[in-house]
Amino acid sequence: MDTTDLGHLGHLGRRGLLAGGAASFGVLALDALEQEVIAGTRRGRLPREVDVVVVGAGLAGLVAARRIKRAGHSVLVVEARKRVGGRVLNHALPAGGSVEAGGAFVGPTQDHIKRLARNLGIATFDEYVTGKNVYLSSLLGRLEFTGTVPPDPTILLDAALALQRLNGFAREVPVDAPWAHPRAAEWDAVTLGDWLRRNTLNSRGIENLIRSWTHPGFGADPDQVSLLFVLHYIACSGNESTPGTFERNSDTVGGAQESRFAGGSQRIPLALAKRLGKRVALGAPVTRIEHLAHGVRVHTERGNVRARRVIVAAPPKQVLGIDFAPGLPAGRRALLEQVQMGRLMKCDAVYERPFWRDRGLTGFGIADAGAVRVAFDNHVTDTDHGILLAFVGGSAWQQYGTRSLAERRTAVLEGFARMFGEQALHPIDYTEHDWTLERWTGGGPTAIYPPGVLSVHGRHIRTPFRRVHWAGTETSTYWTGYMDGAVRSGKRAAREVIARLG
Ligand SMILES: Cc1cc2nc3c(=O)[nH]c(=O)nc-3n(C[C@H](O)[C@H](O)[C@H](O)COP(=O)(O)OP(=O)(O)OC[C@H]3O[C@@H](n4cnc5c(N)ncnc54)[C@H](O)[C@@H]3O)c2cc1C
Repeated sequence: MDTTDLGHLGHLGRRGLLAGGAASFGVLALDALEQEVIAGTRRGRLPREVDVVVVGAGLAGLVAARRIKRAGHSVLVVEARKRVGGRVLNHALPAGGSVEAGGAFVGPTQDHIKRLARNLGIATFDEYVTGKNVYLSSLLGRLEFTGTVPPDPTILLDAALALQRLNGFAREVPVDAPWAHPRAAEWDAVTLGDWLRRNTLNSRGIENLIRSWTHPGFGADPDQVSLLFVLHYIACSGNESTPGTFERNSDTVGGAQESRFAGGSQRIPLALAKRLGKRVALGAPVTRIEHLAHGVRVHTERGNVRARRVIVAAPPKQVLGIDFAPGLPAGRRALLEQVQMGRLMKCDAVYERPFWRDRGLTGFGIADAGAVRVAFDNHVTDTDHGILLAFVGGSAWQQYGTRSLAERRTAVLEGFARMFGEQALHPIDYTEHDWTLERWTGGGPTAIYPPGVLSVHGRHIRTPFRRVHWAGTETSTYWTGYMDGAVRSGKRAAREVIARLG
């Protein structure tokens, strides 16, 4: 287990849980599976030569490797961490069961991740949606509501019109080439925040509301993301037969938060890695990728491997840490330098029971202030305990992510209490995971584009560089930023490589 991955698990790491005797079956099952997978990976020297090296054992890299193996080629996945899964990570709870510290929710049109899970024998279960949602407004106080948009008369009309227009623009944006849209430069010159201020009456109210979408979705505020990037993101929230919409991206029922994987999403990369066995090498950060006369040499901290082709499936900013010889083309380098990673942490409070359900509440809430701008019922299938999840992202992360754990825990529990009642102040466990502290991810949930990057440099996102191909959710044309996008990108990169290997 890589101890660098355990620093953010609230008051106890996984080892601590086991050593402290608090191990429930859930903890042991998860830990045992992960240990089994790690034990099955490559030990000792790396092979001298393979057909393809894949950099990164997240979903994208593992899916690509599986395809290459199935096509009859030799493959080695080299992963910096001492675990697999990247941004997909389970966190075992002392009270039993495990929650996802990273990618978790799936929904309609995310066909690739769902099919993969089904083939691996991993079921989905639905998010709890019975009852009413809660809206906390600095102006109106606490409101209970059903549906997506809270019944706030100061923003309702604005919100409806703005979403209609954003959906309309997004429908025109080509998912594989947003930079090619005739208005790409215009839309990329402004942020989502700029656009909202120019196009709504109560822009402050709308901006506050839309933060409950941009914080979990981008780990950012409306002023940090280009309008073109947001339109592309909405366009990508669909599939080849179903155009993307804001609602499919943001909703629970019928949207990207509709369901989760039984036992936690990390079971998917673990199952993939188990099948790849010694074709995965952990603790092997790639430091240099060198083109040779007839191939590529990949330098890792565990030794060097020659390959005919390489797939780099690391998050965009992490690619900058690899020394390419010859150097990356200027356009690609500019792209990687100018995108940013979002800032996001997930905070979970565990309760004896999901007490909010007794009051007819779903556990979903949004607020225009405080640490909890958006909350979900985060129940799991292997325990009856109630779990509330807060996404603390963007400016909320800046305000609360930098405080002490104790201060943040108090702020998060108070946020839950304002939404769901005083009982929220007394959890039996509290855990959190800050992705900005992750050495090999650098933030989350995805890379974000400030103005002026996507229209100018976006075209380099998937273009192979000699014998190097690119995967990772950020390179996907549908559900970019999501687990589905990661799976899609792994398949696409594998196709590119297999076609060239002959
Ligand atoms: C807090 C959070 C919440 C999220 N929620 C959702 C959600 O509900 N639904 C959803 O679909 N998605 C969600 N996501 C996004 C989803 O997790 C990602 O889109 C997806 O997991 C990305 O997979 P990937 O393989 O492209 O990249 P990663 O998972 O980042 O994998 C890249 C791998 O490359 C490795 N690496 C990096 N540099 C090097 C190097 N130099 N050498 C070797 N290896 C290297 C990394 O260690 C990592 O294992 C969330 C993400 C976060 C962080």
